[in-house]
Amino acid sequence: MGIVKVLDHPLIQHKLTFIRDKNTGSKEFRELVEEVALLLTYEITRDLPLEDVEIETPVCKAKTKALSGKKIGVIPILRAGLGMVGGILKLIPAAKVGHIGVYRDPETLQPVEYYCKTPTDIAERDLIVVDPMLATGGSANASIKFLKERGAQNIKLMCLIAAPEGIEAVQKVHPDVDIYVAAVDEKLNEHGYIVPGLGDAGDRLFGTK
Ligand SMILES: O=P(O)(O)OC[C@H]1O[C@H](OP(=O)(O)OP(=O)(O)O)[C@H](O)[C@@H]1O
Ligand SMILES: O=c1cc[nH]c(=O)[nH]1
Ligand SMILES: [Mg+2]
Repeated sequence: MGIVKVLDHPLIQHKLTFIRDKNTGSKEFRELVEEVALLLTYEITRDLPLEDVEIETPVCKAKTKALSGKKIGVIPILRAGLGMVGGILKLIPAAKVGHIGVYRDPETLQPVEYYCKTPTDIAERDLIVVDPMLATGGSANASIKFLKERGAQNIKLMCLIAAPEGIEAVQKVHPDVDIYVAAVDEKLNEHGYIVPGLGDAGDRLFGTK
């Protein structure tokens, strides 16, 4: 079974409070989502392999460490996942980005897939699927299935807020996927929204309704 890690660093919790606040406007919301994504990335990359390198400082030669070139792919689930990409790329600028378009039908809550463009070598990459919200888990499960059908071997899921139902759903269908979240909330409401959550992440990021 994949691990579930709640990354509740004080900075993350503080920023999440403002993200949740309905009085936070789109500009600040976008900035905060990007910042929290960056902080989550710091944790999710903790196991990246290093190699020994030799460099010369202004003082002397030194044996030190550098990333060993593990290939990474970042896969935002459109639209809301886009809000997290900038923060991740600040820390991992060499990552390739693939896009999966999935929206949740508001009536049935079932995922509807409409777009997919991923790097051709996803089988060789460590993939980080990103979406601020893990509600029923339908969108994440469909996206991960998509990636596996295209050869993906190693997938982590990174979200801001998850409902217990969403975590359970992903663990059931994709037990090999580790899940990283900033918070696990109480429940889903009758419309499938996370309670207390933050509302509709895509609408708040992009100013739609
Ligand atoms: O776990 P689920 O029940 O599938 O719900 C979560 C999904 O819902 C939201 O996307 P939405 O359908 O609002 O699309 P959008 O990002 O285009 O607004 C969110 O960004 C997730 O992708
Ligand atoms: O609370 C929720 C649930 C699904 N999608 C969102 O944007 N928010
Ligand atoms: Mg939305």
